[in-house]
Amino acid sequence: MSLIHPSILNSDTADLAGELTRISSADAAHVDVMDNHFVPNLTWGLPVVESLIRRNIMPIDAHLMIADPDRWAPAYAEAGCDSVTFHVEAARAPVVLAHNLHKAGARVGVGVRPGTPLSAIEELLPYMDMALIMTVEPGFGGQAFIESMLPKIRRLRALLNEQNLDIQIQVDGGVSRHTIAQAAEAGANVFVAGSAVFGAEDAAEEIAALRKIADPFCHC
Ligand SMILES: O=C(CO)[C@@H](O)[C@H](O)COP(=O)(O)O
Ligand SMILES: [Fe+2]
Repeated sequence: MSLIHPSILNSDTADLAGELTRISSADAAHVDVMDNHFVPNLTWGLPVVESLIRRNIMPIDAHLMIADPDRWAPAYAEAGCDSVTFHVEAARAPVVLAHNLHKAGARVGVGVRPGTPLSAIEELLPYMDMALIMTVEPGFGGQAFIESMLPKIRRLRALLNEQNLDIQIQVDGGVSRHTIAQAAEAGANVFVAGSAVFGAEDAAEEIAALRKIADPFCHC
């Protein structure tokens, strides 16, 4: 089954617990942590994430767009995030970091910006549970899906097949009813959708619709 992770970035952030309840039929809530250094935007940090975890509504998929994840990311795993994704462009010792995140009980993802080549993460893949291909420049919700990322997703899927690695491919940015089929066909199986889900009248219906479009292509 394709996994749908709605991003709460463009939700009603004054009522995050209520917004998680709206999307609780999804597989996890994608929580974008931005520090105004790695990206030119600021969201929330550990206290907000901890408080969402305490509500125990659904698994939390933390997407850390922060500088120095080697220092800050383990606390998100210790807090109980289901998965913690850091960016390869920001990490100093990604394999050690992955080990520390696993030790703290989280699944681990490594993300790449649109301009970062796959070669930057190729050697890290055996240590990961998920690779995140950004399909927008990280920092903001509501941007258009960058179609030129499709060959990158396809190459990553081929690489995983060649190396017999069973890790997830997450796509994030501009995922909607109009773009999810292409991403799924190229090889992605975890889909982050922010504005598509929170901009819909019925979030649960949108989640179901996205799943239904992606499932026939599923690399599950
Ligand atoms: O990480 C990010 C942006 O940096 C994403 O998670 C976006 O928040 C997804 O939002 P949409 O593009 O689906 O509106
Ligand atoms: Fe994200």
